[in-house]
Amino acid sequence: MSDDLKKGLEGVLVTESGLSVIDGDAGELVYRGYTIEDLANGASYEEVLYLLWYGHLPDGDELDAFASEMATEREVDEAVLATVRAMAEADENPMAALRTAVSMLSGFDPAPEDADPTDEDVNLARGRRITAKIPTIIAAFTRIRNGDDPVAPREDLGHAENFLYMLNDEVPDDVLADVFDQALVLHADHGINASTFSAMVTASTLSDLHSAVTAAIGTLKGPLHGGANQDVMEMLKEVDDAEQDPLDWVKTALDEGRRVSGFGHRVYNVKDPRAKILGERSKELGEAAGSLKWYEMSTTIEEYLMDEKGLAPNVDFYSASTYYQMGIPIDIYTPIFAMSRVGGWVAHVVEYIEDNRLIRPRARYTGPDPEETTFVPLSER
Ligand SMILES: CC(=O)SCCNC(=O)CCNC(=O)[C@H](O)C(C)(C)COP(=O)(O)OP(=O)(O)OC[C@H]1O[C@@H](n2cnc3c(N)ncnc32)[C@H](O)[C@@H]1OP(=O)(O)O
Ligand SMILES: O=C([O-])CC(=O)C(=O)O
Repeated sequence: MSDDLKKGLEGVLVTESGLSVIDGDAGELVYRGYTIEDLANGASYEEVLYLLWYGHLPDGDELDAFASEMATEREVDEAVLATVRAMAEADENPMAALRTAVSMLSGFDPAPEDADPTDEDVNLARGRRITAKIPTIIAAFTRIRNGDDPVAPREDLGHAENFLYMLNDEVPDDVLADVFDQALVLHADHGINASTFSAMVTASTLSDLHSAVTAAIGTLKGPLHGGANQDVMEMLKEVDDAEQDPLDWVKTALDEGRRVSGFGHRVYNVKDPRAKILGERSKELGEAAGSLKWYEMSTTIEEYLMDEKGLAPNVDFYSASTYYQMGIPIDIYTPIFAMSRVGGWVAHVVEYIEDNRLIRPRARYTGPDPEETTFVPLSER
């Protein structure tokens, strides 16, 4: 047994996976052999889900069958909707609300509660239902919070398009639907990131898929992981509201020992390829709206942090200004990340569980020596 300590499990191989691979020095990301650029430009989120879950890109018939099956599963049970309503009215944090609602979905899932947790068909069907319902939960929560009624899902719209429709009660134009679909493709999987690992740890105890996804949502919520996209936009807004030079904000943050959200990465040593693509979308949306304010503020910060600190942007940096310019409320950026990443969570659970081994690392003990520690009964303490 090695006594090497790898804090944060940095660089530790915990499994084999055929799902995605990252070249952190070259800034490359591949899902099942396909580059992220090819998938982002050529495949829909539904195609990418199919690729991750079934191992190959679907042909037309396979895609139609898969996408329409998923579209019929978008409605959520009235009881779940009532809980979403209660949480919206209590002004719950959107990620906490999503975590609670997804956990509750298990009570209404048609697969038997005692289904074999290693059964691939059961897990993929459950995963498909969870993935189909998450957008309905997020959109309903957001609308109820604003005093609006939820909008029922439509089966004739794609996954990305239907979400924007449910959010705004308006079918999005092709540009918005395409940008959003591309963002979902870009966020779908990313190796053994923290939330995926969390899902795997839960599944490795032979718990159920709803528990694994619920755990993963809780993990994605943190500001060092998915929560960073919201923080990025809050930073940009704070700078803009104060009519501040963005570099002053960044310098102060660094001087005070704070991290700049959207920068740095455990695996990438260069710019995240997803940030490159989302940066282009952010720029295009700015051009279409006649103002490059958010894009230029972002590139100014990017250049400074690269020159001064060698820090490059990650996916969360440019998704922020992209979503903002699409009119999406800032505090649902992380739920939107979950709405996409659920595909990766399900894929990794299904892959890992096929040859399951309980995940259970250990710690180097630094507590008191039992030789020097004498138990004293409560009455004598
Ligand atoms: C989808 C995603 O999850 S992408 C990541 C989203 N998270 C963020 O954007 C939050 C900001 N970034 C960070 O906190 C980190 O870069 C992480 C958590 C993503 C990666 O962390 P780690 O791999 O543990 O890197 P680590 O913390 O060792 O950082 C290495 C050095 O870079 C510095 N650094 C890393 N990121 C940043 C940052 N965003 N701002 C300022 N300094 C940073 C660290 O202070 C550290 O410097 P030091 O060696 O002088 O102490
Ligand atoms: O891989 C990571 O550690 C974080 C990340 O970029 C992601 O999950 O998309």
